[in-house]
Amino acid sequence: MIAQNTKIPVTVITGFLGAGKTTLVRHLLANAGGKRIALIINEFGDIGVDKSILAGCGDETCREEDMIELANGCICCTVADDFIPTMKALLARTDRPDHIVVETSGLALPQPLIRAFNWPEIKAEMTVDGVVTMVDAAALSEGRFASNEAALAEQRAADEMLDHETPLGELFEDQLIAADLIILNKTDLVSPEALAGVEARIREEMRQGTGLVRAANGQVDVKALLGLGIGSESDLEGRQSHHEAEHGGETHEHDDFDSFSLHLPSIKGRDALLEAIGTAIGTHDILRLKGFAALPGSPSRLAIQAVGPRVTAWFDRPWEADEARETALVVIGQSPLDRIAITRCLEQAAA
Ligand SMILES: Nc1nc2c(ncn2[C@@H]2O[C@H](COP(=O)(O)OP(=O)(O)OP(=O)(O)O)[C@@H](O)[C@H]2O)c(=O)[nH]1
Repeated sequence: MIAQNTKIPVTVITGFLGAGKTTLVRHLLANAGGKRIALIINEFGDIGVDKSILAGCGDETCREEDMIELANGCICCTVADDFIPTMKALLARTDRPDHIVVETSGLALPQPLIRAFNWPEIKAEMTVDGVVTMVDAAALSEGRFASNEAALAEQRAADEMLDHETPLGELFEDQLIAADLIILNKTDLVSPEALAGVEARIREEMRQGTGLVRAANGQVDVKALLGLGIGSESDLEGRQSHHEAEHGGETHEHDDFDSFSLHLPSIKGRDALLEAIGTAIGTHDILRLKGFAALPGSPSRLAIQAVGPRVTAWFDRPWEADEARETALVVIGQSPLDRIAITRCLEQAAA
């Protein structure tokens, strides 16, 4: 029998779209203190934005072959087909990692993933060191995914069958309740008073015994983060998601949300693109938009990140010689997303 202390520890990082999971992973890879880390990245679409952002940011810690992308939908729905085989493949390696970090998509429910660690082949050799939930303090204080009571009351009046909270509110609570540690991130974007209010609200909703730290740009103590030592798969009490509570663990759907990616071979310029993105976000139900842009004549690619109404863009690295220079964006929002109208809007920036 394999002793508990020889199991590979796995840190699960979850949290809503744009909360700062990839930013935390970057920090973690840069400060892993000599640990070799395998990284499982779960995100939307065929563009691989997170992997591209993380590539090369901690080569000693996480080599290219140790970065595994699961882009086939939310990880919680593909546990048997994608996640378990990936973990088994990691276990089959002769050079096993010291630690595994799983970054879920922003729409994933962590519960099915945590339970997967009770599959016999996995449980014998891996343990969940801890579930870390990132929370975007700015989004929460702006009420962006908290249940909007007025809107909800209106919806309820129109639909008597509506017995649950908003999809965003539910997902937020499911991710909170699954946590061993909550990182209240983006503290730089809110006032001390707003932060205190947001923290109080989280403390009301989180499970007893959950830790909470505040952070800006995911700057937390990596040693503590990678050594929570919880064994979360054996401590499932109280982590039940809304879906599990309401449907007894039947498979869930993500049809409240939609995502698509689009490619523009050439664009007019930075301002035109940012204006088109701003307009698309202002007029459609877009929660998250991210990707890279090729500006005419620029040797570097422009990274673009939008979380709610906040859009940022910066040159992150030069284009590589063998890379297609194009603008590629992933758009994620509440269903139904008017893909045609959003595409048309973004194409206003096309040259
Ligand atoms: N001002 C500020 N920006 C932050 C902070 N943390 C992350 N960001 C920015 O927020 C945006 C989204 O961050 P990510 O780390 O990509 O978020 P994520 O949770 O991985 O996003 P998804 O995987 O798409 O769900 C990026 O532009 C980050 O630079 C923070 O603490 N403060």
